[in-house]
Formats: sequence, structure tokens, C-alpha cells
Amino acid sequence: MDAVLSLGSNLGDREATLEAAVRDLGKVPGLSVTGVSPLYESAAVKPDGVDEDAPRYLNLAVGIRFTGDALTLLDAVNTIENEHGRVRSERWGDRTLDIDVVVFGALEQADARLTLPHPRAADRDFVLAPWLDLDPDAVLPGRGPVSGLLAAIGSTVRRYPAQEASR
Ligand SMILES: Nc1ncnc2c1ncn2[C@@H]1O[C@H](COP(=O)(O)OP(=O)(O)OP(=O)(O)O)[C@@H](O)[C@H]1O
Ligand SMILES: Nc1nc2c(c(=O)[nH]1)N=C(CO)CN2
Repeated sequence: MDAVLSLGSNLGDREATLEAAVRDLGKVPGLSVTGVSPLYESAAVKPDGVDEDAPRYLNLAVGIRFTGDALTLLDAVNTIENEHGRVRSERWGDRTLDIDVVVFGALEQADARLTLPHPRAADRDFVLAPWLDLDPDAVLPGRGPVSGLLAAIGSTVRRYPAQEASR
């Protein structure tokens, strides 16, 4: 099954952690990485808005092909989060590594452990923008083209490191 993962980090050596996490994904049995987006930096989004005092996140999207089922994939990404010192002190707290399953094929489910597509993907420019880099024609099941969803919410993410102004 083709799936898209959203990776984020706002604690520690964010870039090194994300690069290591992508390598770790490639070692998961039955999982092949088919694409890795560029890095984006953005302010931490919290339930009541942007928290400019929290460390800024680096985010990227990874396209994968996975032979197992969705819950097996969730277990695999949770293991990688734990291996990179993920401390679940509070929901939406700062973290060394977060790996969310954005979509798993066209599966739509609200299982106790796993809601697909990710219920907040459509509201997150830090998810949608990197995903578009992987696939400009991406569609969020039940919501429509990712390009339209991103246009609707606007984007505040910035490429990281900042790109030279085009000459
Ligand atoms: N699509 C999904 N991808 C990843 N985790 C999910 C998904 N749907 C449900 N979950 C569940 O959410 C739990 C909590 O995840 P986590 O603590 O990373 O939330 P968060 O990243 O802080 O917030 P958010 O869910 O808004 O990204 C996970 O342990 C997992 O069981
Ligand atoms: N910019 C940004 N903000 C967030 C992020 C994230 O990955 N990037 N993840 C969150 C919980 O999943 C909450 N807020």
C-alpha cells in the first residue's frame, strides 16, 4: 500500500533526528521509502493557535510503500519515535520526533489507535506543503486535492535552510 508519513521535530538536533528517522524507516521490514520532501521550518501550532515561544519545528513528508497493515505501520513509526527519545509528557508538547500517518492508500477509518486520514492533516500547512513536493496531484481522501486544501488555509512554512533568492 502507498502511504504518506509526516515527520516533525522541534527539540534537539532536529535535522539530524529527521535524517536518521528516514534512514530508520528504510530498515522497517516490508517498508520501502519512495520519496522524501525537502525540509520546512514553521512555528509550533498549538490548539489555541501559533506558539511563537515554543521551539520552531522542522517538518518533512515521506512517501512509502508498505506491505503490512496500517496498525503494523503505526507500531513501526511509534518504535522509531521512541528510539529517538520521544517523551510523551503532554499532548502537542515539544518533541524530538513525531511521525504521523497522513494517509494509508485511500483508507478511511476511526480506529481507537489510528484515525485515517490523519484528522488534522487538512488544517496543517506543515503537512500539506511537503506532501505536495512529493506529489503535486496528491488527494486527501474525503477532502479533495491537497493543492486546493493548502490554498484554502494559506501557508506560513519556509523551506529550510532558507533558499537563495532565485537570480
Ligand atoms: N493518523 C495517525 N497517525 C499517527 N498517530 C495517530 C493517528 N491517528 C491516531 N493516532 C494516535 O495518536 C496518538 C498520539 O499521537 P501524538 O502524541 O503523536 O499526537 P500529536 O502528534 O501530539 O498530535 P496530533 O495527533 O495532532 O499530530 C498515537 O499514539 C496514535 O495512537
Ligand atoms: N509547526 C508544527 N506545529 C506542530 C506540529 C508540527 O509538526 N509542526 N506537530 C504538532 C503535533 O503533532 C503540533 N504542532
